[in-house]
Amino acid sequence: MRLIICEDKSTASKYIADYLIDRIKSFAPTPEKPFVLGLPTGSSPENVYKSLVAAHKRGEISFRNVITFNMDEYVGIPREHPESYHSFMYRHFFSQVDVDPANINILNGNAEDLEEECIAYEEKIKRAGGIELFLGGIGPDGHIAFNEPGSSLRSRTRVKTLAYDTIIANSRFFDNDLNKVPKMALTVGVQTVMDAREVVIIITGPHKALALQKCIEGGVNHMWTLSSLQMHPHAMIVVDEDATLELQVKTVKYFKSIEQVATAQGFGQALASEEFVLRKRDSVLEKLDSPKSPTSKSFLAPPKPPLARQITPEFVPDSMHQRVVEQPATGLGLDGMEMKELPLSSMHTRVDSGSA
Ligand SMILES: N[C@@H]1[C@@H](O)[C@H](O)[C@@H](COP(=O)(O)O)O[C@@H]1O
Repeated sequence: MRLIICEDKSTASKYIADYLIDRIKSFAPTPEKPFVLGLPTGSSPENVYKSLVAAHKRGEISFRNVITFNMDEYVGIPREHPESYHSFMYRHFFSQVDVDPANINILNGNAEDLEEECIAYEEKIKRAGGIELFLGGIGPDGHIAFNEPGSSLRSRTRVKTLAYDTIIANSRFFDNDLNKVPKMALTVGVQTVMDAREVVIIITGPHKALALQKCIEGGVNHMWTLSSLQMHPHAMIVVDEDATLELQVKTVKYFKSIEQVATAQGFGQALASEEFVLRKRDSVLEKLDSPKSPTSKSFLAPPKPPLARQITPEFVPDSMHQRVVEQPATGLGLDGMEMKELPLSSMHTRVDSGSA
C-alpha cells in the first residue's frame, strides 16, 4: 500500500487528478480497449472532479474511451433529486466532459427488482473487462462506498441498509433532517472494489483521522471496511495532514520515506503488465459466454410459489378425551415396551433393607 501525505485537501485532490490523467493517458484507451474507471460521490472527490474538468477544458485529457461505474446510489429517491448520486455525477463531472453517455453506469435505486439490478451491475463490470482503477472516498466510520461496519469483506453489489452514523453524516445534504435521508442504498461490495486492478482513495480532514488509523495500523476488520485494502496489491491512499492526526509518528515517517525513495529513483505504482490484464479479461469473457455460465437471473434463488394460505378449519369444541386415540390392548406399555418388563413394584420393596 502507498500512503501519499499532502499538505491539504486541495493538494491531495490535485495529486489524484494528475495521477488519473497520467494513468488514462498511458493506458491510451480506444473503443476496443476502453479504460474502466470506478467513481465515488461525496464532498471528498469534488475537487478531483473540478481538476479533471479543468484539464479536459484545457484539452489535456479526453474521457471519450472511458467507461465509468459509480460506487453507489440511494434507494427510493428520484434520479432527478438534487442529492441523488445521478444528479451529483452529472453536475460535477459528466455534463462537463466528453464521456459517452452510453459508457456511464450508475446503479438504479428505483429498479423494480433491486436484487437483479445489483447482479446485472456485477456482470456488466465483468463484461467491460473489470475495473482498471477504482477511485473512492470513505465515511468517518471507515466505510467504503456504502459498505457499512460489519459488511462482509467478500461482499458484492447489493442492497444495503445505512448505518445510523452514515445517516447522520449525510443529513447535511438533506437540510439536516434525518427523516429526509434515504435509509437504504445500492452499493458495490468490498470485494467488487478489491477486484479492481488498482484502488485510489482520498481521505481528508481530522474527522476521518481515526478511520485512517484503524484502516492502516489496525488489522483487516469488517468494522472498518477500508482496512480490506491491506490485502490489495495496488492500493494508494491520498490524505491531507489533518487525516494523519491519529497515526503513529513512525507510520507517517515510513510512508513519507518510501515515497521520497520512489521519487528519487523515478518509479511509481508498479502495476501488472497490460498483456497480463488483457489475457485475464479474455478468460473472464470466455467464462461468461460459456453455456455453463450462470445468467443473471439464475444467481437468484428459484422463484418461490406465492404463499397459498390454507382455509382455517372450522373450530368445533370437543372434550380432550375424545382426541385420544384408543389403543387395542396389546400388552405393550410406554414406547412399545412389554408391560411385563416394567418394574411395577411398590417403592418400599426397592429400598435395601440390609443392615442398619
Ligand atoms: N457512499 C458515500 C461514500 O462513497 C463516500 O465516501 C462518503 C464520504 O463522503 P464525504 O466525502 O462527503 O465525507 O459518503 C457516502 O457515504
